[in-house]
Amino acid sequence: MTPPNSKKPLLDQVDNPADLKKLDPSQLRQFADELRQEMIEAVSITGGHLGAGLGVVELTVAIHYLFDTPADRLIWDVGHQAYPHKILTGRRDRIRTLRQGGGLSGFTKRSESPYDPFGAAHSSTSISAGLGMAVARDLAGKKNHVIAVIGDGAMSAGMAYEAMNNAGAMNSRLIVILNDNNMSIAPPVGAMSAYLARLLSSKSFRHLRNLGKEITEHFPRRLKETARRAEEYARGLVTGGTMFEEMGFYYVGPIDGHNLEHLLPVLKNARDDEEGGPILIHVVTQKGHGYAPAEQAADKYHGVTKFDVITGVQAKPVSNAPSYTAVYAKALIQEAEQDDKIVAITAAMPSGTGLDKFGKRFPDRCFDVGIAEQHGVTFAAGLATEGFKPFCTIYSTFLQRAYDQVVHDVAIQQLPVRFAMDRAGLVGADGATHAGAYDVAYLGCLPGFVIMAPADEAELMHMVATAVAIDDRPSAFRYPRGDGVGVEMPAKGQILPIGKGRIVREGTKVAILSFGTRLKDACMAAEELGARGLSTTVADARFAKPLDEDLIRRLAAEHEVLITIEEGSVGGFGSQVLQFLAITGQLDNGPKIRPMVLPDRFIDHNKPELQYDEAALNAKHIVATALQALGVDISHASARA
Ligand SMILES: Cc1ncc(C[n+]2csc(CCOP(=O)(O)OP(=O)(O)O)c2C)c(N)n1
Ligand SMILES: CC(=O)[C@@H](O)[C@H](O)COP(=O)(O)O
Ligand SMILES: [Mg+2]
Repeated sequence: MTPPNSKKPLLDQVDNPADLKKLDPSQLRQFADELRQEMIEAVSITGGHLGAGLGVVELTVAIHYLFDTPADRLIWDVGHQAYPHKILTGRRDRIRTLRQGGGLSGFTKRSESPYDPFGAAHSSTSISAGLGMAVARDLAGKKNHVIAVIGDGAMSAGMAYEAMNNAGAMNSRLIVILNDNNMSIAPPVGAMSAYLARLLSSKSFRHLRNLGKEITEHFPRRLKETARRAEEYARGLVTGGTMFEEMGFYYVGPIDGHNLEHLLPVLKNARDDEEGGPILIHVVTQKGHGYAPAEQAADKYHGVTKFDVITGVQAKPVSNAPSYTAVYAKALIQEAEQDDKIVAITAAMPSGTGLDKFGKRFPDRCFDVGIAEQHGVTFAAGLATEGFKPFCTIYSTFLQRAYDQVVHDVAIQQLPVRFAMDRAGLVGADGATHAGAYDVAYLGCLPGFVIMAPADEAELMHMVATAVAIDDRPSAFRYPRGDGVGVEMPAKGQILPIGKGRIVREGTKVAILSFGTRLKDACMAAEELGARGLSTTVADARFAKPLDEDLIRRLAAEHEVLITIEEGSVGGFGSQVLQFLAITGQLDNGPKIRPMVLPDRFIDHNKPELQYDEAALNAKHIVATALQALGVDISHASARA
C-alpha cells in the first residue's frame, strides 16, 4: 500500500479534463494510480462510498481523456462512484469535504459542477436521462456525445429496461457503459446478474475476448460484420444472442475495465462512430479495485466510516443503544419464530435494512428482489393475496419509486402488506436524495392505511408486533437511521391499540404532540418550558392514521397552545391533525395550533442533529415556537434546551 499523503506528481498537474488531455497515453497508468490513492486518502478522512469509485478509476480517466466533457454529457448512475470524477473535474481542493456540512455532495449534483449534467443517488436513471439528452441534442442539431455509466446492480431495475426499450428503437447516438463488477451493495441477485456471469464465464467469451484487439481496431461499423460474426459465435454458445443486441443496442465487450490499453481504443471507436443508434459497452471491473482491504471485504467497502489507510480498519462509532434497524430485524425474527406466514422483502438492501439477519434465520422466507422497489411492492401484494404476511422493508426514500404500486396494488385492494420504512426523516451524509421526508404525506392520503412511528426502540418492537396483527388492511411504520435512545427493551413487542396515542407528561398550558422520534426533544422542550413556569403536556401520537381523535380533542380543549412535531414534510401528521381539528370545528375558538414539520426546501448533507437544527425541529425550536405562540418576548430568552 502506498503510504498516506504520498506524492502525486501527475495528479498535481491536473485540475480538469483539459489538463488531463495534455498527458501522454503512456502516463495514464501512473495517473490512475495517483487518482486512486487520492480518493482513498480523502475517503479515509470523510467516510463515504469507496468500493464503487475504486472500481471505476481507469474508466473515469479514459472517459475524460477521450471525450470532451462537460460538452459531452457524462452521467454516472447512482453517482456514488463519482468521487474520482469529482477529483478530476475541478473539485480536488474540496474532496476532503465530501458529505460534510457545506462540503461536496456524495453524489453527482447539477448545482455543484457543470461536469455533473444530471443529479443522482437513486439508481437506474442514467439511461433515461441520457436518452433525453441525446434526443435534445439531435433536436438542437448539436453533435456532442452522451455517455451513461450504469452498474450491474442498477441494471436490475425496471427503469433501465424501460429506457433501453425506448433507446433501442431510436436512432439517437447514446453510449451506455455497463460497469459490471458483479456486485451491488450485497452480491447481486436475479436472472440478469446470472446472465452477465454466464456471458463472462463462457468459453466463447474467452474466445471473444481474445478477439478483443481485432474488434477494437476495427470497431465500430466498418467491420461490424466481423465483430458480429465473432459475437454470433459467442451467442451460439451463450444464450442465443446478447440481450442488449436484441434490444437494439450495438453491444461491445466484455472488456477489462482496469486495462487502459483495452479501454482507450474501444471508447475512442465508440466516440468516433458516425452511425446512429445506441451502443452498449460491457466493461468488467472489480469493486474496491487497487486497495487490498476493499478487494478482500465481503461488501467490497461499498460504504465506509473513516478508516486507517494502511490497515483499512474502519472507525467504529460509539453507541449506547442498538440501532433501529437492528431492533426491527430482531423483533421481526422474534415474531416470525411464532408465525410462519411472516415473510420479508428487501430491494437490494439486505444489510441496510437488517434483513440479512432475517434471511440467515429464515432463508426461504426472505426475498431480495434486487433494485426493484416497484416489483418488490407488487410481489408483496401477491404474497398477501395468498395469506402471507409480507414485511416490505424499504427505505422511505426508495419507496417513493413504488408509489403507484402502493396505491393500485396494495391500498385499493386493501391488502395487508406491512411497510417497514427505514431511514425515515433526515439521514445525514447522504443528504436530500436519501431523506425519508415524504412517506407520511404520501401514505397518509390513502384510505385505509394504518401509519405508525415509534418514539424509541421499545416502541418499534410494539409496532412490529402490531403490524403482524393488522391483517385486514395495509400498514406502515417508519423509523430513523441510527441508534435508539437507550430505553429498556421489552422481552417481546406488545400489540398496540390501533389509533391510540399515549400521554408521556401531563401539563396545562402547552401541549406537544409528537409523532416519531422527536419525542425526546419534545420532552426536553417541556422541561425548559416548565422551568419558565409554562406547564407542558407531552404526548406520543404513535399513529398518524387513524388519529387518536380523543387525545387530540383533549389536548386542543385543555391547552392554550398545541404543537405537533414530526420528522417529515407538510402533508404528514401535523396536516392530518389540522384537518381533523378544522372539520370538527375545533379551530373555531380553539387553541393556537403550531405544526412543526420539515421546511419547504431540501436539506443538504450534514450531521443529522445539524440538519434538524437547520430544519428548526430541535428542542430549542419547540420552546421558541411555544413562546412565540404565547406572545412571550423571546429576544432575551435563553433556551437551555
Ligand atoms: C432506487 C434505489 N434503490 C436502492 C439504492 C441503494 N443502492 C445504492 S448503490 C446500490 C448498488 C448498486 O450496484 P451497482 O449499480 O452494481 O453499482 P456498484 O456499487 O457495484 O458500482 C444500491 C442498492 C439506490 N441508490 N436507489
Ligand atoms: C448509494 C446508496 O444509495 C446507498 O449506499 C446508501 O448510501 C446507503 O445508505 P445507508 O448507509 O443509510 O444504508
Ligand atoms: Mg455493481
